[in-house]
Amino acid sequence: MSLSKFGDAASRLKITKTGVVCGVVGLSLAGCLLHKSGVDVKKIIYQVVAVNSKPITTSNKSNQSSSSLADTTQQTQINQKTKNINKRFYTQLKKLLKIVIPSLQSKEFFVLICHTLTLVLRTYLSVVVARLDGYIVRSIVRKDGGQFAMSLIRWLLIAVPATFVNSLIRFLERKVALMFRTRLVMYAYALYFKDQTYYRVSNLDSRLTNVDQRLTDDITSFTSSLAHLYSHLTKPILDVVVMCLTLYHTAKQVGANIGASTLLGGTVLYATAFVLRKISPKFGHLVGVEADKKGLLRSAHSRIITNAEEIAFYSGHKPEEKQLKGSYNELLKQMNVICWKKLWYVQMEQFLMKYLWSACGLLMITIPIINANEHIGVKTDGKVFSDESIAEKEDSVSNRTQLFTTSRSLLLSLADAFERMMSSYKEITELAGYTHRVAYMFEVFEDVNKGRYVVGSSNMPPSAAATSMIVAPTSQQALNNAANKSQQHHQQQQHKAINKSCFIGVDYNRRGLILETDHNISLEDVAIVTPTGDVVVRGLSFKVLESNMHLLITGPNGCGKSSLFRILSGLWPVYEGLVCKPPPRTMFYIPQRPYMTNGTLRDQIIYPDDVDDMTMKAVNDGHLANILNLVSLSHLLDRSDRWDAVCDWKDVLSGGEKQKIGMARIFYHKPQFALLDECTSAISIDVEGLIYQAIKDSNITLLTITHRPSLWKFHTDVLQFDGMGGWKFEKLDNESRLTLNDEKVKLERQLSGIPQAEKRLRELCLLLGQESEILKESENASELMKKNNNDDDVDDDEVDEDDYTEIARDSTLVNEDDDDDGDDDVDDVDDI
Ligand SMILES: Nc1ncnc2c1ncn2[C@@H]1O[C@H](COP(=O)(O)OP(=O)(O)OP(=O)(O)O)[C@@H](O)[C@H]1O
Repeated sequence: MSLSKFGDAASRLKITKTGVVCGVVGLSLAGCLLHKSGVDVKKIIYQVVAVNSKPITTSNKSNQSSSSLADTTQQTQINQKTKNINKRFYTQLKKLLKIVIPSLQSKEFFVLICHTLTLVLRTYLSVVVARLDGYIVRSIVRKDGGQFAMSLIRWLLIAVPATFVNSLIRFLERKVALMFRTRLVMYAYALYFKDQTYYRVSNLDSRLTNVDQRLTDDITSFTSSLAHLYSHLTKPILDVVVMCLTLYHTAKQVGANIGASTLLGGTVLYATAFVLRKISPKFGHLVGVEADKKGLLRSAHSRIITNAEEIAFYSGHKPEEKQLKGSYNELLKQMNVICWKKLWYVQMEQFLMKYLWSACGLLMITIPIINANEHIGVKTDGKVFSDESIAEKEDSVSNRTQLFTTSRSLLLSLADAFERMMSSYKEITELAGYTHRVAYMFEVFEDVNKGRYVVGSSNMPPSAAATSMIVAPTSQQALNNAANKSQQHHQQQQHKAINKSCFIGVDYNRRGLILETDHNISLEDVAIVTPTGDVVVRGLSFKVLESNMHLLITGPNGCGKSSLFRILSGLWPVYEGLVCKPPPRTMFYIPQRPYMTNGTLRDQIIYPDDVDDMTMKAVNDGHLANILNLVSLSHLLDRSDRWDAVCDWKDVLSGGEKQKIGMARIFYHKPQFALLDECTSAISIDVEGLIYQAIKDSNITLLTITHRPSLWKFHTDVLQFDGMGGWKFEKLDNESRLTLNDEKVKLERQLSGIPQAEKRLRELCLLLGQESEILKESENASELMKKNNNDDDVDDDEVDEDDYTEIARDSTLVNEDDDDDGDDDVDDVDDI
């Protein structure tokens, strides 16, 4: 249908410029009427946003049980923020719209314009069909077979473009949604993979849980909702304008008084809007919570898939099934709530919009017809003629019937348009829910990108989370030494200051310094601070030279060895001190848990490179075969498909084989520094030794975290953490260290039976009713130690209440670390 035809039709319908102005004025009046009657559109949107701007309840990974408390806190904060929340929705939507329609020249905008034109065309066709209705009925009443046949043919002819336009509207709506989605997804991925945001957002920041849900389902729901709402609002608005004008024109031509009809229509419209507003459930909030519960269910599923083997070994299907059912039931409960709320709401909506409006529509049509001049008619060209020009009075009945039918069709379309506009309220609330979820995700990504993290409850806003952080430094070295207590106290105060400023939104990266050097790694007074604010080690200083220096890093579990690597790799921020390191490409990190990517055997070795990178580096499959040989994995090439075999390598390879693949990556990438984090624990000691020697022969500097004494000989220096915040950096004298280790193991073996012997002695004393001098001595000694410790604590005037908490915590950690020491020692014995 061309635009000129549309213009013709408009002139036939007498839609003149004045008409359009009248229409706009009419609509404005209707808006005023709605406004005056209390249906404050702005307020509705504000309320919608208020409900939906609430950060969706997300249970913290480590804090799921406290979700109800968190909910309450969150709700309070939301209520407090409600006043300013209106702007937020607009800002968020504006920001997202700028992403999905980047410019007026973009293809998204072009498709949107096509979509709008199709909607205009559809409205025009509705008017044409309504008029045809009238002709058909008129010809039936007149018993005019010829006119009836002509009208029927025109009806069938109009059906072809009408159905195509209907289908095109749906097609374009989907197309718009898809294009918006693509834009948002690309934008989200770019942010997600910038500067390791994917790691930081889930490890250093606690605002977003189930990021996958937001990146997939929420973006899809937002874009579908936006595209749907656009067509659901544009078409009814067009319909209302055109139908109102047409009806107004017809009524005027027949000389009917339209005042009563307008008043009736306006009142019914107001009553409907008022009632629906009062009874409408908070759909935005409801869909937000539903999306969150879907996310939890999805993450429960993926956890089971990831850990299927471990769960199967433990026969852990019962608790897993219980958890899965729990997540599903939560989702079910939420969906049921929505279903029930919709049941009553939709019933009321249908009653008001279908039946009440139909009744009102009949009245509106009948009143002008009854009030009109006695004899009215419509010529075959569609023009209404007046009483004075009537030649054949017998036509009057058929004319009235035609007028009634046309008006009724138009009014039905008008009612339908109003119905859709009003039901869009529900869709706007839903859109607001998704807008918040998607925009909030981007906000967090951007924050994390700038190094701004929020830890603690995910339900708290940044500043609240910051001030509610529990500051618990774990440096315990000085606590064990009474002489250093005041110094310790001073240090703890410093830690508190560090931790507090770290989480009040300050870009803490700027407090520590990172410098890029050409060679060598050096740290000066660096603090290792966990994402939760615990200071694991302070004042760490050492230097690893590129040539002929290989550093062994050792210490009990949880002392900060891997964290040091996280800082060197740039995953954790440097909160204090100076870190000098060469560019990232010169350092290659192999983690404790081997990671296998999707793809071929070749892809596993060259990861994260792809085949193009490999070709550029002039590496071929022959080189890769040599590498496999170095790590004793040549047998993998004997299997079918050799290099191009694609399978799920994480399941196909054994634990040791996966670790060997990890080591093979070192030989492929040939970095300056290899950061190895206990990545050979499943490899036999002889092969492990060969691999380490080969790395050294390739002039790669080793930084190795290991508990195995068998690896000491490959290193020249040792960085030893004591698990209490202390550390020691010195030359590694392999011979004397091994001798000391042998002695330690021997003593451990000798002392391991003593606690049991003491226990048995006590039982014997009880049985015989005798005392033992040795037992007495050991009890006295332990009491004396206890007393000394208590005195030390009481004497220290400077220790305030906070410090008691810290001391208690620290002493717990001392005990734990002692245990850890024991465990490590046993590990060492096994390894030897
Ligand atoms: N993402 C995190 N959030 C909060 N605390 C963390 C995080 N990762 C590690 N920690 C804490 O930091 C401390 C040091 O952890 P790290 O992984 O460096 O230990 P490690 O010395 O490598 O131990 P292991 O020998 O067991 O691997 C531990 O107390 C640990 O609980």
